[in-house]
Amino acid sequence: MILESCNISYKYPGTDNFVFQDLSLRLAKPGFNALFGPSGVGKTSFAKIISGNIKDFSGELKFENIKNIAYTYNLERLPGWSAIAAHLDKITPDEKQDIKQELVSIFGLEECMDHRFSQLSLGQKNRINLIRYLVQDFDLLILDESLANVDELTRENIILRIKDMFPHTCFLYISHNVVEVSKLCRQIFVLRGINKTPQLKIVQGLDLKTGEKLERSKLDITMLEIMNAA
Ligand SMILES: Nc1ncnc2c1ncn2[C@@H]1O[C@H](COP(=O)(O)OP(=O)(O)OP(=O)(O)O)[C@@H](O)[C@H]1O
Repeated sequence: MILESCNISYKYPGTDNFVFQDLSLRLAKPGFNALFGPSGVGKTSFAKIISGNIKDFSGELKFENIKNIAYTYNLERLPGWSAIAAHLDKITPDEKQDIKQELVSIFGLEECMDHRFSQLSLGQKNRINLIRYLVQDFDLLILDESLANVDELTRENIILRIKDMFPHTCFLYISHNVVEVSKLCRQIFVLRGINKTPQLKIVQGLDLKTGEKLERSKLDITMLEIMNAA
C-alpha cells in the first residue's frame, strides 16, 4: 500500500494565507503512524485533504492498494437518542460481529452497552465512536485526536490492541502527545508550519508492540528528535 501526497498546497476559501505549500509525504507500509505538530499547523486540514473532505487543493494524491479511507475525529456527533448496543449491532456487518464484541471488551465498554450516547462520558463516546469505524472496511483510518478524552493507560492499551488486530492496515494518528507517538507509532510525520523549511520532517518511532519492553533511553532520544523537528 502506498499513499503519496505530492506538492500539496492549500488555503481556505476567502483567506489569504496558505496552510501549506508544496507539501509532500509518502506512506508506504501498513502500521500505526502519527501526524504531529503544534496547534494550528494544519494537521486536520491535511487529514481532510487525504480523506477527500477537502477537494479544492492543488498538487496530487496517489494511492496504491488504498481504496477506503476513513476519517474520524474527537468531537464527532453521535446519535444521542440511540441505544449503543442496538446502534453497534445495526452498523456492524454480520462477518464483523465477533470483532465488534472483542473491541467492546478490549475498550472496556461492556457496562455502557445498555446506555444511550447522551448518557456517556466524553471518553466513552470517543471509544464507542472508534469502534464504529473499526468495524467498517477501511485501508487507511485517520484518527484525529480520536482518543483525546481517554486516560493514558487505556489509550495505550487500545492502540496496542488495534495494532495486534489490524497488522496489515494503515493508521494515521493525530496526537499532541509526544510520549505516546514516540512509543507507539512507526513513523511520526512532524508538520512544522508554512514558514519553516522543510514543512515536514519524519522521525522513526519505537512502534512498541504488545508484550515488548520499552527501553527508556530510546524513548528519550525519540522524544527529543520529535521536539527538535517540530
Ligand atoms: N474552515 C476554516 N476556514 C479558514 N481557516 C481555517 C479553517 N479551518 C482551519 N483553518 C485554519 O487553518 C490552519 C490549520 O488548521 P488545522 O485545524 O488544520 O490545524 P491543526 O494542526 O489540526 O490544529 P489543532 O492541533 O489545534 O487541532 C489554522 O490557522 C486555522 O485557523
